[in-house]
Amino acid sequence: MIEAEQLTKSYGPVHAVNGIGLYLKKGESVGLLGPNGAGKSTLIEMLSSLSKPSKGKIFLNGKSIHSQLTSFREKIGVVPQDIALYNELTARENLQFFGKAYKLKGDALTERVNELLTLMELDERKNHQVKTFSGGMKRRLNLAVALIHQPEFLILDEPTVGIDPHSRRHLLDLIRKLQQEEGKTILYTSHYMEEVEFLCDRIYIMDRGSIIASGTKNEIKQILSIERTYELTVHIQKNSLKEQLEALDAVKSVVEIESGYRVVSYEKELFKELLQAAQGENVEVRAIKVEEATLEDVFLHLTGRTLRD
Ligand SMILES: Nc1ncnc2c1ncn2[C@@H]1O[C@H](COP(=O)(O)OP(=O)(O)OP(=O)(O)O)[C@@H](O)[C@H]1O
Repeated sequence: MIEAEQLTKSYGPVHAVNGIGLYLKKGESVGLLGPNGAGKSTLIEMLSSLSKPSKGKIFLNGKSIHSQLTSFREKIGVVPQDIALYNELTARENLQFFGKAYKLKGDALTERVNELLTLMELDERKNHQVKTFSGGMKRRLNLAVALIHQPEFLILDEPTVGIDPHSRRHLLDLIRKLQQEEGKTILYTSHYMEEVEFLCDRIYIMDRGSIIASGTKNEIKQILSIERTYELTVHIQKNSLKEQLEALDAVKSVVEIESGYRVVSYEKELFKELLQAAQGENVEVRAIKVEEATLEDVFLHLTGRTLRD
């Protein structure tokens, strides 16, 4: 288990990370979500021991990581935001190079390199120079490099930046496999809500150097559970119906949409009232859709800004 207490990193007067506490339990997949400049990379640099906190402590199984740096570094693999590969070398040569840096050699090195090339589905291109690779292939090789020494913890800093949706999905599937089939503990940083929703059991939301919310996906969505959005599709739109809907006690707002209304309510069960209001106006209801809150909604609710501001 990795735990951080009161982590702070200051650059002069700027607190890039400001008093953060978090933990990572063995085998779980945790998301760190925040907009550009929130402090995610700074936090990750400290958690992966690449930079020292200005204040605060990081523990591995109850002991400060700075008192056991070598063994800590053997247990973590970091996928940096920028691709760190040698373009002139082939995929296999890159993995061999990084493997040697971890003192792997001989058959053990060859075996590990082959295993990773297969796992990352790079077998067919293993003897090609990295400079000929697509963005998605480079990202997969970057991930393989972080795994060369069989780390227990895998820390990923926005690993899907700059790749197309298909390659992104492929990479996300591979990361999920690493957690579910190989039992890796994962800290996944992103400003893409859908990636974190797909991969992570637990989430920290970060903004301006601080954690502004944390919990399981459901716990975080509970922040908005008092609000529900209903989409009402009707055969005809009438101003009088809109007024009726607005007049309902639990209704916060009604907006006209293409073939109906979007109704935001404090009530969890508004179906009956919506149908009655429509019936009263002789309007046929074709469909009612209830929208669940997304993590994007949660962020907007907490900060008043969208994630990609
Ligand atoms: N070496 C540095 N010197 C001065 N300020 C820095 C330094 N590194 C980061 N910062 C500042 O700290 C804040 C957090 O930056 P950081 O890169 O950690 O954010 P981020 O959440 O990772 O953003 P992104 O999603 O764009 O990578 C920013 O305001 C940034 O300008």
